Order: sequence, then structure tokens, then C-alpha cells
Amino acid sequence: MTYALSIVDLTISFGEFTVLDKVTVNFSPGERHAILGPNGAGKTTLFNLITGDLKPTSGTIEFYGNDVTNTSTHKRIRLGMRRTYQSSLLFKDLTVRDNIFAAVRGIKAGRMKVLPLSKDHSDVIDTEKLIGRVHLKDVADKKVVDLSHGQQRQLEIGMAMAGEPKFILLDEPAAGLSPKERDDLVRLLEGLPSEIGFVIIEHDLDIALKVVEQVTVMSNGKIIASESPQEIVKNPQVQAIYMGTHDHKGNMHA
Ligand SMILES: Nc1ncnc2c1ncn2[C@@H]1O[C@H](COP(=O)(O)OP(=O)(O)OP(=O)(O)O)[C@@H](O)[C@H]1O
Repeated sequence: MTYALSIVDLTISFGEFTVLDKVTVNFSPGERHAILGPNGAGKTTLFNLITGDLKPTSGTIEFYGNDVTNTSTHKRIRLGMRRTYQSSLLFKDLTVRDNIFAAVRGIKAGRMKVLPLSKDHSDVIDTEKLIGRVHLKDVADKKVVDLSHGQQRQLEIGMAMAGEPKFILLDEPAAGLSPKERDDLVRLLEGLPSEIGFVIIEHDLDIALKVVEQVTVMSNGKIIASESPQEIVKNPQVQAIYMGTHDHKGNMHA
């Protein structure tokens, strides 16, 4: 079987400091997978390598059978890879609709075509579909600056969904969200088309375990476990890392 993403012995060092040490992990098409681990474990660095924002010292990355270890971020996007960042890259003074439209147009040939387009243009139709998919119909005409933090996160996911993605990397989409916004995010992620796989970096196990079928735990630049949500919570090594961070219900938090 061809993996969506196959990462083998991925290593990156900055000077003397090895941030990722021979990380090997595979993601199947359509798989939903969480990456957990304490601050500094190397989770975001792994994302930066997968997307091409950083180049590895050694190791390989394949995306749907293509060796992308040394290809540009742009090529990876063309192959169907998307990501969201911890810090927002939204156009703050534009509306929700215009942000999504920009994402839809941004990855199409001939994107400089003069606006406006007619209502039945495929890009306009795709924009409206995406707005609905990330539950933002009611605020489609609002500017990003007037959205709640949770709505901004939804919009970022909507933009990552533009242009038929095959696999999305979500870097802490729940960070800073209220309990209600977290519930909304869980519903949004659960409702994504089943053929689109995603990897989510998430500190809150409650959220991660709800939306994925596989969990990888990293610590100090290495993978220490990769198991189902049911198994991972029983893993003694994982419990040791999260020890002392249980809440009153016995749930673990990084
Ligand atoms: N460009 C860099 N140069 C040197 N060290 C770096 C660089 N980027 C990351 N690091 C170090 O690599 C380690 C892993 O960082 P990374 O951001 O990947 O961790 P993380 O697991 O995503 O943490 P967090 O949960 O806090 O986001 C940290 O010790 C960080 O200081």
C-alpha cells in the first residue's frame, strides 16, 4: 500500500543540537492522526520538515509515493499537502468570503484574472462550499478582525481545505480556544470528508483522542509510542511523561 506520508529516519540538527533523531512514522490515506508531546519535543519541527519549511539533515519524506525530501513547499502543495500554522496567516482586513476565495484562487492557474467572477464560476461555488464546510456561513461577510478566535481557527482550516487537499497538517488548532469553541472544532474536524487525512498537533488529550484513530507521542526529538487512542492512554511511558498533569477526571494533559 502507498502511504499518504512516509517518514523514514528523519533527523535534523542545529549545530550540536539534534532536534529530531531518526523519526520514522507513516500515515495512511484518509488517516486521522494526533502528535502529542511536551513543549520542545520536536512536533512543530516535524511539521516544518514535512512541508519543506525546513530541510532535514538526513532521512526521507514521501508523499503519496513521491520523494519530496528536497522538493519545494510549493510542489508539496501542488501534490495535495496543506497545513495550518500556530500563528495566523489570515488577511485580517478582508472578509471570511474573500479569505476563502483568495485561497481557492491562489492555487489555480490564471489566478490573476480580473474580478469579479459570475456566481456560477466554479471558484465562487467552491468558495461557498468551503464556507459552509467550516461552519462560517453566518459570518461570511464579516472581516477577520471581527471574528472570535475560534472562528479564525475555523477559517484557517477552511483555507487549508481549498484546492482538493489530500492531507492536512494542523498545528495546535485548539490553542487558546474556549470550551465551547473546542467542541465546535471537534465537530468540524469530525465532519471533514473522510478521504482527507490529517495530522493534528494537540496538547489536550481530550480533543486529540476524540478526533483521531492513531496517536504518536514524541519526547526529546524521538517517537516513544505510536498506538490507538485506547492503547496510548494505558502506555506506561506515555503516562510517565504526562504524570502530574491529570485533571480531576483522570484525563492527561501535556
Ligand atoms: N531553528 C532552530 N534552531 C535551533 N533550535 C531550534 C530551532 N527550531 C526549533 N529548535 C528547538 O527544537 C526543539 C523542538 O522545537 P519544536 O518547536 O519543534 O517543539 P514542539 O514539540 O513543537 O514544542 P511546542 O509544543 O512548545 O510547540 C526546541 O528545543 C527548540 O528550541
